[in-house]
Amino acid sequence: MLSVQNCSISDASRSLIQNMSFTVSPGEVLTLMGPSGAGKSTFLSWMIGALSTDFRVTGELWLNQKRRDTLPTERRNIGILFQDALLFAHLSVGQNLAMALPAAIKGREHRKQCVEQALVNAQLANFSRRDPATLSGGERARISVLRALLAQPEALLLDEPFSRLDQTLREQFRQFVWQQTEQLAIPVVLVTHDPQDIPAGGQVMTLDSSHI
Ligand SMILES: Nc1ncnc2c1ncn2[C@@H]1O[C@H](COP(=O)(O)OP(=O)(O)OP(=O)(O)O)[C@@H](O)[C@H]1O
Repeated sequence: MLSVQNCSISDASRSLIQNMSFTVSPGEVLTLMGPSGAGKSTFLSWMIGALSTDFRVTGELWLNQKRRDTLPTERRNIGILFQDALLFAHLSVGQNLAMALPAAIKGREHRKQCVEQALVNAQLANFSRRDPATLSGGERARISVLRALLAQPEALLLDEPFSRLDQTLREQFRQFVWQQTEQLAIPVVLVTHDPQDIPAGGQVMTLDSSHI
């Protein structure tokens, strides 16, 4: 369960987020909408602990009964995906994925097996040795989701991950992401401008834009 309680964010001159609270259950998606500049990405940055100290923040972030906003980024265990699916160009797809595995998964062979299994489950078997430069946009997007999930995050944040894909790929990719996050039963927060990205049955919140 992911819960934000009374979050307010402001910069030197104005208030961006005012007293926002919500709860997202495992496997559920909360979609955050609002005009450009409303503060959607700023809010996600706060959630992962990457917000510039120029902002003033109050509020609490809880995940699976543990408070996270007081922890450093690397201990929050929250995954994030951006618009651009960036993979390391000098590493194979398999190596890109293996990097994300938690250190607790020991042994080269065991780690390799975890990656192979994730690729098989995602219907991407045989992609392990591929050079990222040879992937299509849709394949790259799917690999980047797998990489985020192999890190075993307890929640996933998505900052407009679908927006660079064409309409057909976009629909397939959405289905892929919801299938993966439902399977792992993790709460998801999605930022998007496109109402078509909202999954059936999910919550929707729209940011107040009075400061823009
Ligand atoms: N590092 C920063 N320092 C100061 N101001 C910032 C910083 N990052 C963003 N802002 C400002 O905060 C406001 C909110 O930006 P943010 O990127 O969160 O909006 P958004 O809702 O995600 O917009 P978009 O839909 O265009 O991505 C904007 O006015 C932006 O200029």
